[in-house]
Amino acid sequence: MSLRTATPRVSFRAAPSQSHRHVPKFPTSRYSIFVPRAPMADRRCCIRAQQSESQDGSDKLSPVNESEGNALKIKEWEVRNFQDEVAASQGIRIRRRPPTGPPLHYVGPFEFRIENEENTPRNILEEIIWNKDMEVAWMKEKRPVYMLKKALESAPPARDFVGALKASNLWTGLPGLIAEVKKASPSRGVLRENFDPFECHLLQVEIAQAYEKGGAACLSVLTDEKYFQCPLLCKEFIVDAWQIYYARIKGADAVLLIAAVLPDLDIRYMIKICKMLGLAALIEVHNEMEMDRVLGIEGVELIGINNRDLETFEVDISNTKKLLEGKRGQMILEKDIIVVGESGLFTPDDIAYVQESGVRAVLVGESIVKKNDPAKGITELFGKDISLFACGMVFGFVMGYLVFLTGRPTWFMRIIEVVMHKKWKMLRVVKTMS
Ligand SMILES: O=C(O)c1ccccc1NCC(=O)[C@H](O)[C@H](O)COP(=O)(O)O
Repeated sequence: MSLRTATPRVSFRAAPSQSHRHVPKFPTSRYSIFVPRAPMADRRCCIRAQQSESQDGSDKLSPVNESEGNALKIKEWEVRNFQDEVAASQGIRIRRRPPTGPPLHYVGPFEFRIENEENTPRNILEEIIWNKDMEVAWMKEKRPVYMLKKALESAPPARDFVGALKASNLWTGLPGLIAEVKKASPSRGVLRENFDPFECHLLQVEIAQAYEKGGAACLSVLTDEKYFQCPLLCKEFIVDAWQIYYARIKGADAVLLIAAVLPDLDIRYMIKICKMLGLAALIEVHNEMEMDRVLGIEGVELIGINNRDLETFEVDISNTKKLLEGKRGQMILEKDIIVVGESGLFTPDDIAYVQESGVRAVLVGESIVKKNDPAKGITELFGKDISLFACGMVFGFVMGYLVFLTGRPTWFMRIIEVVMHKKWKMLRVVKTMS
């Protein structure tokens, strides 16, 4: 593999001890991100396990002697450099791992671009991704993908995430709501007090039930092991396909893929895995370049426009409008992609603004999770009651009034039958497509 050195060249400096080079030197997260610190022995093992994963998905750990081990580390390091270059060429600024020096005993005839880059994350998203990389390596080793594939057999079928958003949009005439359950966020700190780790599940269930009652079409949960009625988005920082299998066996119906983190090839590959597992993939973009990349990928059904810049935390809801104007908006219509407006939505005016820009769903956290009564929070956010109960009441009232006016109840029964039949058929088509 050829190494193109785009950044300043420095000559190779013998790297210090192994343990220094593999443990990223960045502060432990300040933002309650779970960071299991895998012991070094585990990390070394992990390299072998990944390299020797066989076609049938079972990991066979073969004995690796010292020189084979070094050769593997060199290959891994070269591949990582190459991946970084591909990502950079797609405008991705987030580095998936801290830059490391070449492995010990490296004797290649190259010059290197390393060692002059600081090994500290440049922003919060990068910090989260570096943590995630270690966390996943550690979890993957504890529970390799072949175990997850086995567990899939007993997982309940995935619910139709996209269908639920479409149905809610159709039913209420407003963007379908993905209501987010979260205790805190890096930019806003603690949002919900009393989210005690021991009581956490209970409170999450309570909030989720209130969201459902308030008319949410889907739920978004950071990392949860509980099952709810609404289709569930696993809001995670996905850096490895392993996490998609894991999300499915934990009951997720959709996963988030962030274009600022994942190069096109990863997104393509992960969408395929999602389809195979019956999951919806919400692909998140923040700027024009990311939107253009994602629009060039086959099979994208759901695009989330994040109004929050995850590197700076700046929130600007006009970002949604900007990315849906002109050719991009046209293409989205032609491809029948559902756009989700994400972050910074607090009032009925905000909802109307993003809806007029072209979104058919919204993802909302802070403004509803902070409320004592989250169901009421949803009504305040939309400026009206969007719960199924309220919509059903309006529908029933209109039908009753028409029956009263015409005196022909059977006509209306027939209309309801046809409508229900059509809707059921539409949901089935959506399900088959996904
Ligand atoms: O919200 C953050 O501070 C954050 C920081 C780093 C990565 C992701 C982050 N948030 C994820 C989200 O996109 C929001 O949770 C989601 O869109 C809901 O936003 P909001 O309604 O503003 O709570």
